[in-house]
Amino acid sequence: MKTPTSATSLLRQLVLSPQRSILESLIPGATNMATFAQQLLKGKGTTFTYLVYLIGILTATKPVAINMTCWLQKYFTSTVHIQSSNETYDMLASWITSRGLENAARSFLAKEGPGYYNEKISVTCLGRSSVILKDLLKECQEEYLSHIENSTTIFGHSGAQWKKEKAKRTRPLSTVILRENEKNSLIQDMKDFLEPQTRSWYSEHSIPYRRGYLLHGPPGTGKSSFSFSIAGELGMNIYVVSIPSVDDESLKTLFEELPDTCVVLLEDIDAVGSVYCRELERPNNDLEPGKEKKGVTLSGLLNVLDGVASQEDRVLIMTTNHIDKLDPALIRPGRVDKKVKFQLADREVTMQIYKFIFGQPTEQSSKKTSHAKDDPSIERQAIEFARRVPEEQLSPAQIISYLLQHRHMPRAALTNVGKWVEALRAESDQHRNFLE
Ligand SMILES: Nc1ncnc2c1ncn2[C@@H]1O[C@H](COP(=O)(O)OP(=O)(O)OP(=O)(O)O)[C@@H](O)[C@H]1O
Repeated sequence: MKTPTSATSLLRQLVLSPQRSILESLIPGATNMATFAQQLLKGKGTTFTYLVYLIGILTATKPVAINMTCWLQKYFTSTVHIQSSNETYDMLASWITSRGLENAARSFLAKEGPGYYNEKISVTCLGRSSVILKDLLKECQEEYLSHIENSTTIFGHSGAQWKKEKAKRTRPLSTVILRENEKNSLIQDMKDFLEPQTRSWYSEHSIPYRRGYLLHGPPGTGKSSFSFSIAGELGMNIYVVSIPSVDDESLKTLFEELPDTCVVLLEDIDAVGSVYCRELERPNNDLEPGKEKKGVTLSGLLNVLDGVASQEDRVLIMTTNHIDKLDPALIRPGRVDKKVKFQLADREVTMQIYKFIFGQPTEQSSKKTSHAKDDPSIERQAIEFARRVPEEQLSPAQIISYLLQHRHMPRAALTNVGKWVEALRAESDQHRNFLE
């Protein structure tokens, strides 16, 4: 191999010069790299040694490349880091997923803290100016807000930590089928409470501005569905706690972390005190060694409802299937201001459900979704169907589930209704016999 004299002499100077330590401190591995290059250019060695030299050069240049990247990043790019706790995170994540870019990201998830994931997104762009990043975040925000305009964000929890479950398209209240006057009076009560004048009135009279609702009734009558829907209608996020899944401590923490304005849904409040009471019934009132007392106690729940964490501006909805099991202290006025019974389907509700399933919705998101009001045949079938379903014995959930099996065949739904009712009766007789 012919040796380019000027290049080798330059490399020799680099390797031997007294400034090599300065060079090395600037670019780690630079002298090694120069030695390898010098040998290579002199043409000393076999293919194997060239290969070794090459690997050596690559290894030696790795720190240089890393240093260069850091240096370029520091002086020629701008970066924004967004933690998942920041509202902008959702906006950016939604922008990224809507463009299918999530798999293109080099790193996305960082695990921090014990036991839970705290995600972070970092976006880097070329150039020292942050204008591009600001424009990007603005675009994400606009896009996100337009998406969630008609949606309700539902928060569940994992232990004592709120977790955003999903942003669901707001379910129109018209699709939760209840006795009309009871439904309207409940909606009106909630809306009146949230009027600015009501708030001022409470403040002038120094009365804590909060209102509690108890929705009670058999399973599958629409208590939860109504709560989600009304939250959407009121433009508020909903925070859901299933009482059997928490204890005093986690309930307290969850309440402390609620935002100022929201709907709080406490489901199955008849479970309050159940574990506690069972523990009290144990002989000598002792607990198994190492076993902690779990569950929400009555005093734990009352403290949360009345305490500092029960800030104002909040609509509290509690649900139960067993109002008779509730302690009167829990549902006294001030804690529960309005009780509404969700009932099994009467004839009118059954008819509405039939029309809801088989009619054509004319307005998707409006308050007045009308279901085939003008279709006389569906109207007639609905009357006939409701006549064949026993009144106040079945829940809306049961009726909807049956009709959904026939959703493409309204006639079949009508023809088979008798058999279905008989089967349900037989099932419930069997269940009763089993219990006796
Ligand atoms: N009144 C109703 N109008 C429309 N859909 C209903 C109604 N009641 C129940 N459903 C449907 O039945 C299912 C169960 O309803 P939901 O969970 O709201 O009942 P629930 O009364 O809260 O029951 P639970 O007491 O068991 O929690 C949902 O899919 C819901 O859409």
